[in-house]
This record gives sequence, structure tokens and C-alpha cells, in this order.
Amino acid sequence: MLEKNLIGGNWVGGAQALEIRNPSDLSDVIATYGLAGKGEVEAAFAAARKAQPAWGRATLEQRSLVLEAIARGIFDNKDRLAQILAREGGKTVPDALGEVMRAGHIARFFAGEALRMPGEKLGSVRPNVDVEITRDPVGIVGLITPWNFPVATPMWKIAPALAFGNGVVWKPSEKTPGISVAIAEIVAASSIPAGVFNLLIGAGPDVGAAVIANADAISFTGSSTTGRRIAVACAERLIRCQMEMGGKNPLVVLDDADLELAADIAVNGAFFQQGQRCTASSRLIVTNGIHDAFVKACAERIAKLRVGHALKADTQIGPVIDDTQFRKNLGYIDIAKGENARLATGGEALELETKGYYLAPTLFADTTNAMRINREEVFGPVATVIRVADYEEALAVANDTEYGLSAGVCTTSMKHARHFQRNVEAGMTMLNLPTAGVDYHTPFGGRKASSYGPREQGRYAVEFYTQIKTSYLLA
Ligand SMILES: NC(=O)C1=CN([C@@H]2O[C@H](COP(=O)(O)OP(=O)(O)OC[C@H]3O[C@@H](n4cnc5c(N)ncnc54)[C@H](OP(=O)(O)O)[C@@H]3O)[C@@H](O)[C@H]2O)C=CC1
Ligand SMILES: O=C(O)CCC(=O)C(=O)O
Repeated sequence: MLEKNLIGGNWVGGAQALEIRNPSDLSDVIATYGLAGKGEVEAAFAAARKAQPAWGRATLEQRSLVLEAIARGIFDNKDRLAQILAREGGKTVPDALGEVMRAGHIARFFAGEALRMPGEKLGSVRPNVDVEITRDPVGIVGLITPWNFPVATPMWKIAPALAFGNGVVWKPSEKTPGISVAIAEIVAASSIPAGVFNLLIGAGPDVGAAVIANADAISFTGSSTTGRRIAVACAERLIRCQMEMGGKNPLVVLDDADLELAADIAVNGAFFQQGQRCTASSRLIVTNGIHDAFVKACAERIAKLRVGHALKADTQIGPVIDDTQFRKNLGYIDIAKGENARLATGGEALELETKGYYLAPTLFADTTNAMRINREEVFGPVATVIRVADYEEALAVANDTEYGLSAGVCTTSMKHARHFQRNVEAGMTMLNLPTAGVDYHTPFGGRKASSYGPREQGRYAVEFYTQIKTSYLLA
């Protein structure tokens, strides 16, 4: 059993064994981990509390250099990390490599941000008084992260947390411990003082809950159900929280769209990375004039997608992460069929050379926005088409959802593009681009049930990871 929890600079084990298998090949047992329990959580927070004050007082350059070393460690190990991620998480190697590179760029970006700690000097309404606005670290930040982007998502929390002087206790999803340990090894090798950064491999309901009970702030990415529960627990403790949750992201395709481009964008946004993206285009909202040609063009492209073992060179769509997601996706396919959605393509589990969690990318047409398949997050390679009469109806349908993460429009009309950008109820909008796939230096997040709390990423991250102090000084 591997001893892979990082506490106070030491690698330690845990009592309960967790066996991880390759979702592309269930006969491939990757490793067995010793899961952390409440004792390890307490030890991690004790270590972080001891180490954080000095880290919070470290020079900006010291912190920047640590971030730079983390970035270098990620770039230097990119191929090894991509292989681990592909084997454990079912991502194709190019997708895995893309994610690893993104994490490296995020760490490098925050090496710069560490040097640009913002502050402000204001005049006072009183004579001979100066006012300074400065920022302090929040303290010990608990990071709870999911399995679908197990490198980039943690890094867009770890990097700003460290850059702005916080201690970190990170609880990744227990579905992807191997890649989490590999990232933690790189952080630990960066000359970061022992105890500032800690990793706990453990289950959400016990270790995650214990992290929430001990942290000064929580940054979470995952489902809206879990996010809601965590936000309530944080409110009870009066600690700040930042929640990135689900999506039911609309891609609107208008009559004047470039058909080939729109179909490419839809297939990319809906099915790549098995649709396991909070930004996935799960609702394709298409106006009458282009509808039939669009559905045909998408179905042709989807039928040609190569589903297979994530480590095989020509695979475009890998397996879904585990048995729970596999069954959940199949369950939603049954629900859609039961709602009389028309199966345009896919709709079944696939048996390939190796036994894994393979699903045929699935497109339903003739759906309505009231159907469950269009209201609940599936989080798999399943998308729907909703036919609408015109742009106005398309926008209304796009906004008729409890979520508001990402929203796209395919059109050649500047008028509609600008109107959509201004009026769609989403945190991120895309014009003639997939709803998924974002830059690493810009704010990431949504509205409604998709996000809660300050934005992540880019220079906006400083809002969550620092607290403001206003100082009055008699001159
Ligand atoms: N929008 C997004 O980015 C994501 C959305 N999802 C959605 O969530 C569904 C379920 O996936 P799942 O992995 O279970 O997502 P969860 O939201 O349950 O898990 C996300 C993270 O929260 C942890 N966690 C779970 N329960 C608790 C808790 N009570 N207290 C503290 N931490 C907790 C998990 O730990 P652990 O995994 O170890 O239990 C994981 O680290 C998917 O089908 C999908 O719809 C999932 C992942 C990302
Ligand atoms: O679309 C992206 O690039 C990011 C998606 C994401 O962060 C997520 O699915 O959790």
C-alpha cells in the first residue's frame, strides 16, 4: 500500500486501502493507496498552521521563485504526467498533455502575480491622515477538487493560494490519486517550506468534511449538489468559500452560421474529453432553417469519432472515469429515450479490445428544454438538439436553466452575436468557439447554480486568496 499523503513535508500512509484501476482497461491495477482519515487531517492542519505565518511573511520573490520552480517541474515532467493522467483518468494523451501544459502555464502566471501583489494608497477625509489598503493571506485554504481536470483545476487553486502567502491542505478526488501525488511531488521538490503545502488522499464525505471543519477558506470544484452542501457548512463556520459547479451549457446555432464550423464546434464542445467538462455543450439549440443539415453534419462527425483506450495514439474519445459515471450516463440515455427524444446516433455501451467504461458518443434530436435530459447535468458524452424558431426563442431557451457557466453562439451576424454576449445569463460566452476550452490567465466562473463566491483564475484570483486591511496613519 502506497504512503502518499503529504503532511508537514513527510509522506505518510493511511489505514484504509483504495485500489485504482485504469478505466480504459479494468484488468490494469494501477496502485493501492492508504487513505487518510481524520487523524491525518488534523496533522495536516497542525503542520500548515505552524508553517504558514513565515510563508505569509516571505518576500514576494521567495514565493515567486517557488511558483516558478513548480512550473518548471511540471514542464520538465510533462510527458510522464500526461501518461499518468491518461492511464488513471481516461484522457487521451494529447488532451492529458494539454491539461498538464495548462497547469504549468498557470503556475508560471502566478509566479508573476506573486510579484504584483496589489495595494492602494488613498487620501483621507481627515487632515494629516494617510490611508493604505493592503492585502494579507487568508490563512490555511482547503482545496477540494474533482477528477475531470485533476491537474489544471487544482493548479488554478494551489498556485494563487501559495503566491499570496496561504498554507494549503489539498483534498483531490479519490478517483485520481496518482496524478495528484505526482503534482504534490513536484510542489514538494520546489523548495517550498515543509508544511505550507499538504496533500490528503481521502474520501469526500469524511476527509473533505474534516477539511471544511478546519480550514480558514474553501475553494471547491465539483457537482452543484456537493457544492451547495459545502457552501452551507462554510457559512455555518463563517469562512469564505468559492464554488465552481455544474453546467448545462447551451450552444446556439443560427441559420446564418457556417454549417461546417458549427458542427465542428458542437462536436468538440459536447464530446471531447468524453463530455466530462463543466463547460461541455450539452444543449445544442438550433434554428429551423439550419436544423436538419446541422443534425446530419453532427451525426456524421460523431459516427467517425474513434472511441478507444486512452493511451492508444489514434484515440479521440476515451472511457468515462468509472462505473458510477458509466451507469449514470446510461441511465440518462434511458431517461431521454423514455422522454421520446429521438436518438440521432450512439446511445450504447461499447465493447472494445480491453474491458473499460466505453460509451458511444450520443446525440438526441427532437428534444424539448423541459425534458430531464435538458435540465440535469449528465457529465458524459451525451448531448441534445433543441429546435427553435428564431434567435429570440434560442436566447430564451439558452437562459431557461438553473445553470449559467458557459454559453456559445454560432452566427455570422454581428447584431445577434453582440446581443447574445450581452443578454445570455452565463459567466463565459463564446462566439464561433466551443463552450469548453478556456485560457489560463482570464477569470473562470459562472452565474446561478454554476458558481458561488469570487472568481477563479487570472488577476481576479487575488480577491479570494487575500483579505483586505485598511490602515489609517497620522502623518
Ligand atoms: N462541474 C464540475 O466541474 C464537475 C461536476 N461533477 C458532477 O458531479 C457528479 C458527481 O461526481 P463526483 O466526483 O461525485 O463529484 P463531487 O462534487 O461529489 O466531488 C467533487 C469533490 O468533492 C469531494 N466531496 C464529495 N462529497 C463531499 C463532502 N460531503 N464534503 C466534502 N467534499 C466532498 C469529492 O471527493 P471524492 O471524490 O474523494 O469523494 C471530490 O474531491 C458528476 O456526475 C458530475 O455531474 C463532477 C466533477 C466535476
Ligand atoms: O473548459 C475548460 O477548459 C475547463 C473545464 C473545467 O474546468 C471543468 O470541466 O471543470
